[in-house]
Amino acid sequence: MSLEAILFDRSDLQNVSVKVLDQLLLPYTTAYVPINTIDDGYRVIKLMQVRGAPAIAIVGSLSVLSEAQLLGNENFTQTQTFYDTSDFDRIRSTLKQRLAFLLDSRPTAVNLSNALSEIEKILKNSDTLESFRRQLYEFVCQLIDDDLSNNVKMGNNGAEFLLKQLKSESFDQDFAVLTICNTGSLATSGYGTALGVIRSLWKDASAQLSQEQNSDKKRKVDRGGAKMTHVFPLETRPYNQGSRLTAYELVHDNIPATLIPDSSITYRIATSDIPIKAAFVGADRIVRNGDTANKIGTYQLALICKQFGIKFFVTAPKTTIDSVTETGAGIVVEERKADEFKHVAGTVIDGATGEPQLSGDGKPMAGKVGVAPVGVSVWNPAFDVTPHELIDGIVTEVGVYTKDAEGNFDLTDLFE
Ligand SMILES: CSC[C@H]1O[C@H](OP(=O)(O)O)[C@H](O)[C@@H]1O
Repeated sequence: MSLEAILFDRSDLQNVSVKVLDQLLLPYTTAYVPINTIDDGYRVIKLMQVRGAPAIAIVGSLSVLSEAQLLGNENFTQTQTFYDTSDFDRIRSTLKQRLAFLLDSRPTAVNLSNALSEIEKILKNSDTLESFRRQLYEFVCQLIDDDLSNNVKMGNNGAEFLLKQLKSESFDQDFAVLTICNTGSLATSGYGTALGVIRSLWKDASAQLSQEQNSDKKRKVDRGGAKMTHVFPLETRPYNQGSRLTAYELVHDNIPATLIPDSSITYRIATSDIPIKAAFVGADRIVRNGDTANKIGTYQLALICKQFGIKFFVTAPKTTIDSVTETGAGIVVEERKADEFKHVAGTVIDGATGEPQLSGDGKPMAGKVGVAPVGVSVWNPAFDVTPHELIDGIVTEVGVYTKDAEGNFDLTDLFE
């Protein structure tokens, strides 16, 4: 099992290497895909072999670095026809076009757009290919390192905020949380956003559990506070990020979880033996008023949480903030191909053993099954937009933002 979505060998600035985990093959097959050009970056992002707003930005940026490295390679420059390598101005002009091409791979997640805007500034301020490559290398290393450190800060901020709120309500029992899609290590440079909060909550619960177990049985155990002891991840049709990716991460981390169908949320909350006290979701784009684009199904999860009085938190780093767009009405929501909905992609399972069927090379066999008539039309938006009115808090690496008495978020200090 590998939770490393991106393998970036940065040991030699002049010879970096990039590979991404092919998430279409998870959870049964671990296979990495090399990234040598912007075309490679575009392809793996478009096909969703790599996905998740922060990971998309990182892989997109790494694909630019890899292509710039190729431009410094005589064998490549002599055989390719795309670039006029006679001078850096001509390279710069073509690279600008290539950045615009890459941006189009997944238009809703703002992280890629924010990262490519920074790369365009570096390109503009570089006089030579070598200086561009060095500055780009430093930018991408910082992007990756900041993402990881910010995810841990965000996770701890979200966990601390919820536990403090529950304590203020004198709630000190075990509880469960809901989450949708995949917002963990497979969507970022590690630890995750919403799943990072879940990791931090579980770390707190584990510490309390071991304290209770190791305490002197005779002494009255000072019962700790509330503990998150269960997670309900939604399967997240039609791409199944929840069942294929989030469940995979939770099993990997030994965090107690029960995977549930998207359509069962209301009934799960209504019948759960363990109180469900919060939902933590990720984001692909948070606009100025707090309206948030996230995986399709998030909006209805927020509505259901409101109905049951369950706290609903969006969790995202500053790199997911769109400081230009005023409201959710301005967000372009990507629609995916109909076949991604009418076919279910996965690993072929032997009905008798429940194990993956192996192909000739001994690897689990990938396959697709059709679940809708060829002739039916479908609507397959990749995201929806949750109004800020349904969001109780926005968890970031800076802190947790809540609404004022008028019900408005003030996210000004998140606008770069
Ligand atoms: C921290 S990932 C943010 C966001 O990205 C996912 O979308 P996709 O799997 O289509 O790239 C999902 O909306 C996550 O919440």
